[in-house]
Amino acid sequence: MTDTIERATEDAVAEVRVRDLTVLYRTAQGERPAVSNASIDLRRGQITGLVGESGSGKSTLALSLMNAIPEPGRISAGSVRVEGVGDVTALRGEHLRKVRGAALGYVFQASQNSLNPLKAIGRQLLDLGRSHKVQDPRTLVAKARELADRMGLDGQRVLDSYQHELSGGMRQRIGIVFALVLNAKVLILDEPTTALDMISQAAVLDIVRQVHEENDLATLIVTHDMGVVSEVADRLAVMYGGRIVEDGPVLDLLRRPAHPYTRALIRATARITGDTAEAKALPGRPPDLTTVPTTGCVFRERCALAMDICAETEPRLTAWAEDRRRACHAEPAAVTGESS
Ligand SMILES: Nc1ncnc2c1ncn2[C@@H]1O[C@H](COP(=O)(O)OP(=O)(O)OP(=O)(O)O)[C@@H](O)[C@H]1O
Repeated sequence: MTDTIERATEDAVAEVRVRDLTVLYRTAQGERPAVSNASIDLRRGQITGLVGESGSGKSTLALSLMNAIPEPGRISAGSVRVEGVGDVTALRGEHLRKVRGAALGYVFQASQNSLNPLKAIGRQLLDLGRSHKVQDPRTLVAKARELADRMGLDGQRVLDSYQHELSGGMRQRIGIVFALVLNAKVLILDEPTTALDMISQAAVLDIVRQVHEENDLATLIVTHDMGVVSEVADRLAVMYGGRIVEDGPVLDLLRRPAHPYTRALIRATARITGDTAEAKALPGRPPDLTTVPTTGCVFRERCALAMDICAETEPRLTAWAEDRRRACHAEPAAVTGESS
């Protein structure tokens, strides 16, 4: 599996290499994996959209990239190698804190609530600069102002404001400004536009795309909204039950999804199918940590193509076409509908 990834990334530099990553959370039934054996690259110059229903492990994977899994969760296996930094899962304390922000810019889910209510935004920006030993705070402020302006905010006004003076959508955009302002090469955005209406979502993602291109970043956008991310991402990775079940270039993946879960997700997204009446909700519910199958394929209970082997053996994520991987026992053609 690892070989496949190495070959696929020859022409695009992998800024982040996640290998065989497993993350456990404690439940009443003992420790259970929220992410299981995940391997993925974030390539320089590319936006990767990480999609899947609620509880599929997207945020957990994103948090692992910063070694920020909350206690009593833990990374139990695997590595997250960041170019110029090394394995982030081995970092602790001050070293880890410096890497977060400077090498890895991130906006957490619900980041619109993560600002300090007692300090003006500009002060918080200066605190951020100080904690990362930024030599020239003026340039930092000017850059933040410019980014905020580009996101449709009045940059100066926002820097002078307190959190309670800003709407949820404004705070979300400030979160993105903070993630970008330290010039990190890796940008991780977890549901970056949930507090925004559709038009603002598109505008903010457009700016993210521009800044991403200007700085040749490796960007990960986590979202359950496949429609939104499909318009901005270069690649998609699909998660289900803690597994990456499929990934590949966005257009190819949308055109011929090769995992039954991806196919169902696309069918359920009117924005992609272009037809609200045609959009079919995916029947059943995604598993949680205690209900996810421990043997066989995690998707089999909702899968129209399930076979005997799917209850016995977990399919591995393997290459099946140029730059495409999938974890499914069915023949690719049985899923894509193409003749093999
Ligand atoms: N701190 C925690 N302790 C225990 N279980 C957790 C914790 N955080 C997440 N989980 C569980 O881990 C699984 C994966 O959660 P995660 O938040 O990574 O999924 P997600 O795909 O990001 O979902 P969402 O879109 O709802 O954020 C879920 O079953 C969730 O309930």
